[in-house]
Amino acid sequence: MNILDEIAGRTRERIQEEKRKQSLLDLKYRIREQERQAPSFYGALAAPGMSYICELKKASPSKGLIAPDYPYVELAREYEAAGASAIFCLTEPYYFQGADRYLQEVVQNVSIPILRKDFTVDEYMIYQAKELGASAVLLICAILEEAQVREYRQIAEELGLDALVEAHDEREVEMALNAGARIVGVNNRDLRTFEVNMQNSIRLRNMAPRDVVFISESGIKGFEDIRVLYENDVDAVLIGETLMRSHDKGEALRQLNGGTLEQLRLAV
Ligand SMILES: O=C(O)c1ccccc1NCC(=O)[C@H](O)[C@H](O)COP(=O)(O)O
Repeated sequence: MNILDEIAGRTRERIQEEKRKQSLLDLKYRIREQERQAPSFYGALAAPGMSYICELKKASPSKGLIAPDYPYVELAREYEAAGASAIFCLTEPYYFQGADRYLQEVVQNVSIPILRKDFTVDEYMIYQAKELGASAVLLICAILEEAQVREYRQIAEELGLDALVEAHDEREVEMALNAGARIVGVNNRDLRTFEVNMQNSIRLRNMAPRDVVFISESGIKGFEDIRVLYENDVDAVLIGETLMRSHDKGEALRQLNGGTLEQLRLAV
């Protein structure tokens, strides 16, 4: 069994436990009382130029513990001040040491959109994301059927959330587009082997029409990576480890952007 299937299986068990504490019906009822409308994830990334999505990630299966101290609210504020367009916040607890409360607190402390980064395997998780205040959810093609991607995307959109559909190869990009994705993320990391290849998102870029927001994910380390992705019409980049390991997030983002805050549109 590969790591993705293992995480998906563990997530199904976790969600069954959570449903025993609060049923889907109760969750839906609570959401109806919610007044706050989260900022648009799609809107934040659709602006011209390169958008930066910064990840809040304490640990990962491929890298182990990345951030022993994990002041997630402070980090989110630093990302926002440095010009990030959006944030990915890990909530998966067993493999990434994430938590729902991290997302809940971050949402209350920044105004840019936050995606709940978890391994969506049940519609329940989309209602949870809404309750937590997220702007978007992640749908990973490798652990879902095309019909599920379509159904979960529709549920998310009915709740006013965006769905980022993540793919790794031609078949999965096709699946994402068939399922009606408006936001496609291509992971440069093969989640079965952890091998990273930046050419992966460049190679698949032209499969998606221009009105689909196209994100390159994983393994982005410096300006040269960003420049090549930008020249190949990538709309946004997702950066995790490089930023999590840097001491000055503003300076790290400036360096990624080529030493300036203007070129490539990293907003101040
Ligand atoms: O990175 C892993 O170990 C991993 C394992 C299983 C599922 C997902 C995994 N990572 C998620 C990601 O792809 C990255 O967190 C994200 O794209 C950012 O990557 P990076 O900038 O390289 O930290």
